[in-house]
Amino acid sequence: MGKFKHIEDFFKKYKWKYILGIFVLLFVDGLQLITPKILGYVTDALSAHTLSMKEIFFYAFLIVLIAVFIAIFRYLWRMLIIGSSRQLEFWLRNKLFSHLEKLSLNYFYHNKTGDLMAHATNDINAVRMAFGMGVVMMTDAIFLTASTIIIMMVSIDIKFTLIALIPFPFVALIVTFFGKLIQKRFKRVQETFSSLTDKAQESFSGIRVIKSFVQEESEINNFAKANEINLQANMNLVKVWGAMSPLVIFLPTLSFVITLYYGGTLVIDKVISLGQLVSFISYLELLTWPMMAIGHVINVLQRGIASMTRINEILDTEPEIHDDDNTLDIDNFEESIEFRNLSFTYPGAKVPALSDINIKLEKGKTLAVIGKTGSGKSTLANLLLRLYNVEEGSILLGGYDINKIPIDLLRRKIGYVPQDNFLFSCSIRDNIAFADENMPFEKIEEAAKITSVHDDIIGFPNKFDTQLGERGVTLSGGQKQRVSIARAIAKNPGIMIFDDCLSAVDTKTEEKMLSNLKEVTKDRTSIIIAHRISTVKHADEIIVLDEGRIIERGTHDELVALGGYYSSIYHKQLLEEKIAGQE
Ligand SMILES: Nc1ncnc2c1ncn2[C@@H]1O[C@H](COP(=O)(O)OP(=O)(O)OP(=O)(O)O)[C@@H](O)[C@H]1O
Repeated sequence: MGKFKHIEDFFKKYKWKYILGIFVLLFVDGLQLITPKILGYVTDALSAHTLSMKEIFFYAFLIVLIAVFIAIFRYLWRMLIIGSSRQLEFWLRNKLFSHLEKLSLNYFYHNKTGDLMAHATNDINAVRMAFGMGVVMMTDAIFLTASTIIIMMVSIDIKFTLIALIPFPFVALIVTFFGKLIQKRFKRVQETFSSLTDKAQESFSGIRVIKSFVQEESEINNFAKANEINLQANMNLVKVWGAMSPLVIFLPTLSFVITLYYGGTLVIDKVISLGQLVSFISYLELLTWPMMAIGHVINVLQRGIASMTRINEILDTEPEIHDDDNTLDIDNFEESIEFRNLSFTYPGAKVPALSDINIKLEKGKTLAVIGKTGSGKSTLANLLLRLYNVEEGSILLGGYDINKIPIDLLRRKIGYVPQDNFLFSCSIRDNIAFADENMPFEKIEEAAKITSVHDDIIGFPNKFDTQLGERGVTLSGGQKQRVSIARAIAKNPGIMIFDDCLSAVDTKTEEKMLSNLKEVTKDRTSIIIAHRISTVKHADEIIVLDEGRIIERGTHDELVALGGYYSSIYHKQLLEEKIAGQE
């Protein structure tokens, strides 16, 4: 039962619903077995002319009554069994999502979003099917098949039953075989459809590039190709469905032919009565569904187990970064930062992203990091946020080893402005108040004023309630950066990390923001990662990174005087500014 360990808790809660559901289902199966008996009795009584009109009405009423009971109890088992399987789907989806949310960043670099979405849809659906219709089909396949055949043998004729049922096992075999094939082709349809939607989505998000490169025609052709592949996959599916359905209907017809021929002779020879023949035909009809169920149930259960195994793999993955026995029992630390002999190589990478980094940053001071792209600047931020574990050397915060600081405490104390300025598809207000949904509006407004985005927001018709994202307003790169900075500031953190977050604003806005930010960073320990000298020149210490190593360090004046890398980009940027000023 190891495969179901993650859903044990669910079954503890829902087992009585399942047990009751199966009882109701068995009751319905039992009721279904009565009607053929009545039909047989009525036929015999009619041929013997022993039935009064009143009795005919009574039996007709009885058949209707049984049908009504079957309908009511069918509704009941559907609610109990299929309803529980829907609850399982809901429960498992929540469990999977909350587990994924807790996994480390590295997990998401190594697993494609599309695959994770497939687990959340296809695999969960397959598990639901196994514990919904799978349970129903298994119960019917066993009970309805066995009880119907036994009744046919006992109350009609053993040999007749055995002969008439010869085509039936083939129904089960065909459904098993075609079911597997259908599953395979259905999967292919899903895959081709998902690449079709991916293609469309990419074309729409990349519409600027497509238009500027005049590539509409080629995009249309590519889409048509993907659409053609999807059509082929659908046609292949239609073919197997098309072959299976007539076969499944044809085989029971053979049984009816045998029944008519062999049963007819038995009636003529008076071995069985006409009524028994009528009952027999009704029982045969009843058997078609459980025979198909035998075929389906194997596939449904196999798929359910395979999907459960894939879901288990995710649920068994432990977050790489978590609090453990070494975690200190502290609820605060002083905002000083020290990188001590720190080296770091990303999992799976060959060259280190950082080597031998030594920096001491006192509380309230500002460190600026500058360097070529890929020199390791963002890696410093990733390690400070403990998105990766520090393994070589150490990072000390307030004197505590970062690996021993409770992760929640650490991240709560850091205001981080990421390089990509990711914003959520909700209102600007909710984006800025992301750290605390009960944040007072004054704080949200103040953060927007500090980052000079307040006037832009007020200019939108819905102001702070302006919706961002696909169906909302699209902010400019600079506006996005400023909202993202406001989000970090509104959190009121002790440490601030700005990862290249002023690159998309013009120098004038930058100047204004820097003077505002000076207020914000005055009492906070800050790390500013940037490419522009104008962003970093007021920092208490500036380091220049190259291939993960500190190659220059000092204040702006010291570094300009040094005449190295920093000084060369300073002069280059000065020249650029001059040229821009003359234009
Ligand atoms: N998740 C990762 N897995 C493996 N290697 C990575 C990962 N992230 C970054 N790297 C590599 O680590 C090195 C440092 O990257 P980092 O993002 O710190 O550079 P950066 O200085 O911030 O660059 P930029 O200015 O372009 O943002 C680069 O060689 C990069 O390719």
